[in-house]
Amino acid sequence: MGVTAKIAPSMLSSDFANLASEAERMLNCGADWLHMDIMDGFTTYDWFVHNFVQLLYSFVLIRHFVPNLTIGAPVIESLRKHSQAYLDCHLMVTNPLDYVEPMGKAGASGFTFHVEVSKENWQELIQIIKSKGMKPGVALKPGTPIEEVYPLIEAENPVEMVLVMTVEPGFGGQKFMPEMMDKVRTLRKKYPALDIEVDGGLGPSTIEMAASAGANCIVAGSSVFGAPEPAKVISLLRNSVQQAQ
Ligand SMILES: O=C(CO)[C@H](O)[C@H](O)COP(=O)(O)O
Ligand SMILES: [Fe+2]
Repeated sequence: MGVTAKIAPSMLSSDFANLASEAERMLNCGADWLHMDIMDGFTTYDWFVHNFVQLLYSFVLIRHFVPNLTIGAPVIESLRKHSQAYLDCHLMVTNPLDYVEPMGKAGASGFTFHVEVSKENWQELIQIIKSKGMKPGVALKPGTPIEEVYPLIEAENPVEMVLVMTVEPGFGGQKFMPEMMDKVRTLRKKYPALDIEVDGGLGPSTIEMAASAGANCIVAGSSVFGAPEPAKVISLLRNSVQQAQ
């Protein structure tokens, strides 16, 4: 297949009060990347506004992307002072363009934006992400058809990773959606050398499905942080990906 396994513990499940030591612990357990979930806080009010406006005008007015608030560039900057690790940043925000410059300055390594909120400006986004020294990726929610990311992979200036969400974005600890594996299979068949990341509900009981479908970048939060021996889970995830290849 020509792609390498990357195991990325999701720091959303870490003890945020001890982020630097949690990061170091994960790297010592064999993590390749650290997955950082950036969210912008979708309230019930926003949900009503969003759906009401969609219904009336059949265009999208999204004020916030997910119903949760996590971290932003200042926390990435703080962590960067303690770690040289690859920080795989997953931007669950409505206006990713506003975040590129601060995230680049803060020391993010990968910048993955959502296709659902970047239909108009993905070309500009990819170009600016690269100019700030980050690796551009695109993510898609469970309800978004896989065809929507093809133009971004086939562009002259393409994304370098596709993140297939296997839960609804917003929270760790949700149940893996096996039906998303069709998207992974389709992508892998079409793009043998592409980095394909899966995110949400990955762990020892679900990794075989993701690995055999062709995913090579594995985000795992609760299954790694909740394990008595995280190193064993990380190694199991990696072995599954390598064996599937
Ligand atoms: O993007 C995310 C949530 O929106 C997280 O990365 C994801 O949920 C990881 O946590 P877990 O492995 O516990 O499902
Ligand atoms: Fe994520």
